[in-house]
Amino acid sequence: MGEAISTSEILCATGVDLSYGTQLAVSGADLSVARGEVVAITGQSGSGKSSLLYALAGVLPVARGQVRFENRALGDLTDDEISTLRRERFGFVFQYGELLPELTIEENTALPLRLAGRRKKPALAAAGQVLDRLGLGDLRERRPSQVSGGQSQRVAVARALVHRPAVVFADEPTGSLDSANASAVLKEFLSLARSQDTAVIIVTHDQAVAAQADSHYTMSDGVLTPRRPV
Ligand SMILES: Nc1ncnc2c1ncn2[C@@H]1O[C@H](COP(=O)(O)OP(=O)(O)OP(=O)(O)O)[C@@H](O)[C@H]1O
Repeated sequence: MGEAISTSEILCATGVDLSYGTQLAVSGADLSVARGEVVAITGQSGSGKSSLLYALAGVLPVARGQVRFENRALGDLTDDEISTLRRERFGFVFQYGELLPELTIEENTALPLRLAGRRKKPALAAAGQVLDRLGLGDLRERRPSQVSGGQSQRVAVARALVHRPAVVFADEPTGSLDSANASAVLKEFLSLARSQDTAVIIVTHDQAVAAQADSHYTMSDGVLTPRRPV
């Protein structure tokens, strides 16, 4: 018998509209993401990519349509349930890492585990393991101001994945790096995510980033179109 191909859907958007006041930023977006799938969304500046990401992550409410995570509509969850979901099942990476300057690299990385209630020692131990995996073990005790831009982004990746989330939302995760560094960080990011079956939704301007994804969508004037569905 052939090996079954997993089609397990983890996140799904149907007919999603998102607006700021009267301005429609996302219009009728349909998207289905499988467990462990890497999805890239490209498109010009202002086309609505970040807005879609915020809608998918439950950060902004949708005006129409629905986002479902593990088959539960985000719109049916209470604020507390959404916060818990974002903290425990989702991870986030932004363009500039957004590390907390007063915490060490190890403490920054352990943050999602601490916020989920894990005690300090095991949380730091788990953070250390992920940092080691990304070749950052020696930087544990440093502060964000004492590491390079590429190292900072790797730490942001470590922090986004340390609690083994179901989905990581990444908004231009390598946008602040030169192309060699961007491609190295992206490779490490996706390899770690794939090894723990975490789905990744990456918003990017960079076609080289999109080329590494399992599926690719483009956004234009708020409209999402599949380029290379799975
Ligand atoms: N907080 C906001 N209030 C009002 N309008 C907004 C807000 N955020 C974004 N917009 C508008 O919504 C549209 C989509 O913006 P969005 O940031 O989602 O695009 P983007 O594709 O992510 O752009 P970029 O690649 O430049 O980050 C744009 O016209 C933008 O001006």
